Amino acid sequence: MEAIARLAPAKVNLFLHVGPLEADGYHPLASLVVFADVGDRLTVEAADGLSLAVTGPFADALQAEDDNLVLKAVRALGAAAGIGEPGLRITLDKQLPVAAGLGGGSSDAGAVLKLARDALGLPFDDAALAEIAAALAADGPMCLHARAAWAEGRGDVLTFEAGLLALPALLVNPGVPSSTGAVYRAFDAGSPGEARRPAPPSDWDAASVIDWLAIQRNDLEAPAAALAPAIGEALAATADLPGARLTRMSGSGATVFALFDTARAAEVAGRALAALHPDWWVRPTVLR
Ligand SMILES: C[C@@](CO)(OP(=O)(O)O)[C@H](O)COP(=O)(O)OP(=O)(O)OC[C@H]1O[C@@H](n2ccc(N)nc2=O)[C@H](O)[C@@H]1O
Ligand SMILES: Nc1ncnc2c1ncn2[C@@H]1O[C@H](COP(=O)(O)OP(=O)(O)O)[C@@H](O)[C@H]1O
Repeated sequence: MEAIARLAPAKVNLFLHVGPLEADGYHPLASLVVFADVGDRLTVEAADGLSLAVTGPFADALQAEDDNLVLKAVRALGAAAGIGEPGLRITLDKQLPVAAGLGGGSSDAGAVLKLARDALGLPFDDAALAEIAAALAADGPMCLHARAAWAEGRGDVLTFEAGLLALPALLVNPGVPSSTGAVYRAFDAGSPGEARRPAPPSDWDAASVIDWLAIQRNDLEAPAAALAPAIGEALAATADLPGARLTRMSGSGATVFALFDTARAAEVAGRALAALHPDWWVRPTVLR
């Protein structure tokens, strides 16, 4: 069998409204999630045993191989299919920063579940794979589907959104990891509001979406920035870029994004920011 490959795209929360901690240890949330055209790259081919090789600029940021969500996902698929540990040689080209609010680990898991299904010829549709992904992380199902969606519940109750048009954007990570658990605990120390899904924008053209997003928020932005001041620096530097129409943190950080009117404006701004902050991860992209 030939090796097969997939992009594991970065996830961005255009807004993130978080409610108070519930008895199950999770927070209810309301979010509109979209996906970038940048991400990790997963490659899979049939082999005698199961193996994972990690390459790329952020390979060193990942700890023990056995903790990798890629292996956890493939083992869970093998168990669900009743075939034991699948024989697959997997390569993860880690292009996304780790613990960055981009859902990288869950997106890797989603991509490898689809690749392993196809390589092994297993009769699982995406909904069945999403159930496996849900057991790995709250954002597992959204990253498995990797399509624009309203997310509610713990982030696992999805309503796909077909109206959204492509949004030119810049992704900026200031090089500090942000622990999701620690950010939610810092959020708990404040006074939580409500995780309410807002009425959608009057129109899905970029200008209406940006105006509507300006009155939404990411409730994890302040607690995350209190833990990692570099997030505030990234927000300020990105908001200062010519053409940046809206700047916000994604997920539990530390990555922030800015929306632009055109892909060209995002690219020009990205070059300017990379020159000012050569140690930051800066990527122009299109969110959809
Ligand atoms: C903040 C978000 C927004 O999309 O994205 P990321 O920053 O991770 O990309 C998600 O809620 C992150 O979900 P995910 O990263 O899957 O979380 P998990 O691994 O399942 O949980 C890590 C920890 O985060 C907390 N957690 C997670 C989800 C949620 N709705 N409420 C929570 O309180 C719990 O303390 C949990 O133990
Ligand atoms: N393939 C993977 N890619 C990224 N992180 C992974 C992976 N496997 C396990 N992890 C662990 O998952 C945690 C969350 O990482 P990540 O998914 O990048 O961030 P976030 O949840 O902020 O979007 C990290 O602590 C990391 O060690």
